[in-house]
Amino acid sequence: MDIEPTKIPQATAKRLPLYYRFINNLHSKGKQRVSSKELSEAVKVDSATIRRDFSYFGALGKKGYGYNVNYLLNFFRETLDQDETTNVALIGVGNLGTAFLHYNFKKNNNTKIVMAFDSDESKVGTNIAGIPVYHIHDVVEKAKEQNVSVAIMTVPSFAAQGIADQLMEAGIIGILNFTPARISVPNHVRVHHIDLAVELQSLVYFLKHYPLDEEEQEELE
Ligand SMILES: NC(=O)c1ccc[n+]([C@@H]2O[C@H](COP(=O)([O-])OP(=O)(O)OC[C@H]3O[C@@H](n4cnc5c(N)ncnc54)[C@H](O)[C@@H]3O)[C@@H](O)[C@H]2O)c1
Repeated sequence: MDIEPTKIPQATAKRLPLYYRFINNLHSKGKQRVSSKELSEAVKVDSATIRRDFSYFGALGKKGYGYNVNYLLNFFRETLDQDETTNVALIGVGNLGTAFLHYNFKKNNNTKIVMAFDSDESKVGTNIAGIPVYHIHDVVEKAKEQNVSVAIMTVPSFAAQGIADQLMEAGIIGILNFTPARISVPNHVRVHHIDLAVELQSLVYFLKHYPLDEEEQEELE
């Protein structure tokens, strides 16, 4: 494919896994083509945005035909490097962390939680949904051993920075941070912060100040 992934705007790139998951499902059902309306309904992104995003992928939908599923799938696989599994470690096997261990990410793409860590001795040495729980003291050694490059942080916020420092030592380059703490990391490390309270507040704000007009609603429905 002749399109460099780096040429895709970040906002579009963020939607790639969403598209990929849906297109992959269509492909496994034997579907050959998909319309932007169908996509829009499934991934909850308006169809104008989808058309613009897909033009970056070199996929031009044809009227009355839609998009070619095979083309898109190949593009997404290549761009997302889906043939290569990314090993992920989960830090903090509490309420949220345990739920993630039970959720099988592998169903959707090639990221896999291969190990978990906690400081609570009663959790260390257990196995949750087939994933071993180690002591946080061993994070550097274990993560290096299995080539883990990404970590999900579901620890109390007071522990976040200390753990981030250990993760750097372990060679982690991506952190999905569910704690409310802002963490400092070197420039080469990417942190994505997921704050459910902020997301919820933002939804309520948008509902209040930017009610969807009927046309938009129709596109989203
Ligand atoms: N539960 C939710 O719905 C929710 C939602 C959004 C964000 N969060 C955030 O996610 C984080 C986890 O929430 P939770 O409800 O799962 O908390 P929790 O108290 O149930 O779990 C935290 C886990 O981290 C472990 N831990 C503590 N210090 C550690 C350390 N230094 N090293 C390794 N493990 C350590 C604890 O033993 C525990 O198992 C919090 O920062 C919380 O604010 C939680």
